[in-house]
Amino acid sequence: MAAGSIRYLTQKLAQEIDRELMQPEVGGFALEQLMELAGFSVAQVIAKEYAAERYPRVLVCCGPGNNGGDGLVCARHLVHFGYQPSIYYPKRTQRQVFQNLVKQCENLAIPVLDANVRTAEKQADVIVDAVFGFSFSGSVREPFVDVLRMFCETKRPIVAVDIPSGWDVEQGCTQLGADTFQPDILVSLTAPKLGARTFRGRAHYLGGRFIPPEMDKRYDLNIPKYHGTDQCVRLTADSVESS
Ligand SMILES: NC(=O)C1=CN([C@@H]2O[C@H](COP(=O)(O)OP(=O)(O)OC[C@H]3O[C@@H](n4cnc5c(N)ncnc54)[C@H](O)[C@@H]3O)[C@@H](O)[C@H]2O)[C@H](O)CC1
Ligand SMILES: [K+]
Repeated sequence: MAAGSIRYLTQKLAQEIDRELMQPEVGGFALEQLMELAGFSVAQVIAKEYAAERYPRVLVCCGPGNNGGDGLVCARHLVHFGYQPSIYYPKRTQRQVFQNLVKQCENLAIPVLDANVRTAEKQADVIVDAVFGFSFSGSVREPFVDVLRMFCETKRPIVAVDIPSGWDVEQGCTQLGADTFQPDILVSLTAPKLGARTFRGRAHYLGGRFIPPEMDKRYDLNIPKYHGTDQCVRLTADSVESS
């Protein structure tokens, strides 16, 4: 790793840092707080990259874990930023935290769909991939096969949350051609995962502005400076390790 460049995380290390952040004696965060900041940062990236006047309709595809929770938070903030999001959430998590996030979205009249992702895609200007994050492994199981196929076929720009869904978290985009996709934008959270080295889209951002300096130092993360009140920072050639 070059001096000053951000660290790319293995799957295990990403999960370890996540756990530590929520340990009362280390990070002291609640999951809701981390998801709020993660989802808020993704919404902020969308606002920077796709003007609401030109790209008002955002389809947020949510998976069954915390990556999906980031998507639900993102959709809520997008309403306040002047967008018209809709949510595709085919496998709802029964935990109260997630039920609360859905309720908050319904209170803002955001449609929460669990069928017809193809129809929803046709009515969208931008798509958010919040299906799988750093805990994904193996080959994709139902009901997510069709949504991932849609990601491969759509002409709409995709914003991937943390890691493009279906990519190996460490190997990244290992296939060529029609069975995989490259998002237009990637928003890595905390720090990029090793698989993000194969990202070839337009812009790579970092979000999730919650790492205390002590953890940054102890894990040698080299998190770049966030500017002002921004919740996201664009990773440039200077801050990204060359692959
Ligand atoms: N510290 C941080 O950076 C934070 C990141 N956040 C986000 O949380 C996700 C990781 O969340 P986690 O719940 O651990 O896992 P996933 O969302 O990746 O998904 C787990 C979910 O998916 C199912 N699953 C796994 N593999 C498959 C498969 N092959 N087919 C179908 N289903 C699969 C699994 O059973 C689970 O249900 C991270 O990436 C960030 O986006 C937090 O929001 C805040 C802290
Ligand atoms: K994702």
